[in-house]
Amino acid sequence: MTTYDVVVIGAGPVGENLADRVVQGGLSAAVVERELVGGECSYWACMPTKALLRSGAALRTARQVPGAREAVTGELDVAAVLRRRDSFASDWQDDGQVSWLESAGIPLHRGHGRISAERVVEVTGADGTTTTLTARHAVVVATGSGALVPDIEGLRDAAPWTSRETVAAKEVPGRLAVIGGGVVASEMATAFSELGSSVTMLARDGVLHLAEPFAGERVAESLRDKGVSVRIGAEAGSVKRNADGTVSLTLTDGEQIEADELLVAIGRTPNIQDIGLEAVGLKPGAWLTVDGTMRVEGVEGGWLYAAGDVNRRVLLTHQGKYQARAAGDVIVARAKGEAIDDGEWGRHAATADERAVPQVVFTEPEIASVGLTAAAAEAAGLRIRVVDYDLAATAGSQLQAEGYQGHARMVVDEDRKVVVGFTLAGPDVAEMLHAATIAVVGEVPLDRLWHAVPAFPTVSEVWLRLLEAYGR
Ligand SMILES: Cc1cc2nc3c(=O)[nH]c(=O)nc-3n(C[C@H](O)[C@H](O)[C@H](O)COP(=O)(O)OP(=O)(O)OC[C@H]3O[C@@H](n4cnc5c(N)ncnc54)[C@H](O)[C@@H]3O)c2cc1C
Ligand SMILES: NC(=O)c1ccc[n+]([C@@H]2O[C@H](COP(=O)([O-])OP(=O)(O)OC[C@H]3O[C@@H](n4cnc5c(N)ncnc54)[C@H](O)[C@@H]3O)[C@@H](O)[C@H]2O)c1
Repeated sequence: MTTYDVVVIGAGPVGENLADRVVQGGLSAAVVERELVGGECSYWACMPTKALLRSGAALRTARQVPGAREAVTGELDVAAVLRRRDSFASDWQDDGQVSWLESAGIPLHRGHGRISAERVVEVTGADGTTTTLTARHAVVVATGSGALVPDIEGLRDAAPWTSRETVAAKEVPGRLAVIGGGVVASEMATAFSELGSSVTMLARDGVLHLAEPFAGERVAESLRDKGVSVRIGAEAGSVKRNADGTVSLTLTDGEQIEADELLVAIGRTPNIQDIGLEAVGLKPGAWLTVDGTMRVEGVEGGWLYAAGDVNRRVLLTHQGKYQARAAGDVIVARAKGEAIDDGEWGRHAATADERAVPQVVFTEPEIASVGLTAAAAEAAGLRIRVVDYDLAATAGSQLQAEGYQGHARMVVDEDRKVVVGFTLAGPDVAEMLHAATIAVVGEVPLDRLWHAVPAFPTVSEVWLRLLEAYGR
């Protein structure tokens, strides 16, 4: 039996950060990891996907600038792109992150973690041996999520690719079919079409349908320009893996599609199988529901927390790490009997999860957004005004690239005169997002925003243009 103040199950970005916060707060914490320290984000998600996408984006940028364009005469070097991806996935070795854990004073227990009783976690190693860990104060579930595979006839037997196999692909398939129209589907259709696949995308509900409509429309248009067959409204009815290894899809309208590989990207499911939820009276199979301080609801004694993807608040690394900071701090505060600051925007609450989630989708164009879309703001009952501006009309964008195309939308809460949502579509707009995040989180009054002068000649001048369009 080994005892720590806090035991964290799952050493993805969220579990690592949470344990670190607890140790920084003066308590002891250990992490349990059954696969690679660093989790999905480091090896099969954020980092390798962005590595797959970056070379194509850099090439496009160079081709849009006379002078640079002439210097770029070849095509993408696919092998070099895959090698760069491998290095960003640390060749699927976690030594670097294990060293970091050691330097941060966080013991690692390798194996599958399962809650066996109140504040007790059993770790089963690859060799079948079991270690029992006891937590004096809290157990945290930070086990993340896995790809959801829907009940489509023949799909499971056809062994489709999920994001994992796609992101780690050793070769680029000649024909790639994609089920889904969300973030993974859009990014991977962009990457693989640029790497040479002939891609068919079955976007049942549209492309990026939860974003501002102009975002999905622009991404769909650029995918079509790359030769992707974007099929909005199309749905797979059945799937078959053929003897020659190819895949046949039959759509619900009877149409046949042939592909060499099939990616299923229709969302996520929580990693909560066999983690002992029933031992503490929770229903197995469901996402974990937490209160404002990430404490799992319905558990007597308040010792169980859940942070990151597994609580379904926001399935993004940066928001999960933000939850980890709040939860780590609140666990320490409760252990020390200190005051809890869990009101709106308090130290122990992850308020931004509800009001100001930034996200960048690394497609062409990049889609960078924070806060509410116009539709979501209206659905929330806000009285809003939407202000749009063409990014290509700024001097900065004209300098940046020939034929620059982009768009910005600001959603203003008319009752409070603050920005509640902001979306940008355009090349390299990712790096412009944080200004919008600060405006939304800070609830900066529009009158004051007039004093935040964007430098000339940058694309950020769109802020001034949006304010001018809104009127003073
Ligand atoms: C293709 C793709 C691209 C993405 N790109 C981005 C992006 O660009 N930016 C962004 O912000 N987000 C991105 N995301 C989302 C991001 O990957 C997740 O939000 C993030 O990884 C969640 O972190 P986590 O620590 O909660 O879970 P995970 O990263 O899933 O880590 C959980 C860890 O827990 C371990 N584990 C699970 N069960 C047990 C158990 N019982 N015992 C022991 N260990 C266990 C797992 O092995 C894993 O290491 C992407 C997701 C996908 C699928
Ligand atoms: N750049 C980033 O920030 C980034 C990149 C990739 C993934 N992620 C995160 O990872 C998570 C998972 O991404 P995802 O793309 O799998 O999910 P998603 O929720 O973004 O998109 C799922 C898509 O599948 C469609 N869909 C759902 N059920 C379907 C069905 N039965 N048949 C056909 N289509 C169906 C939905 O309409 C939606 O378009 C997301 O929450 C996302 O935030 C983030």
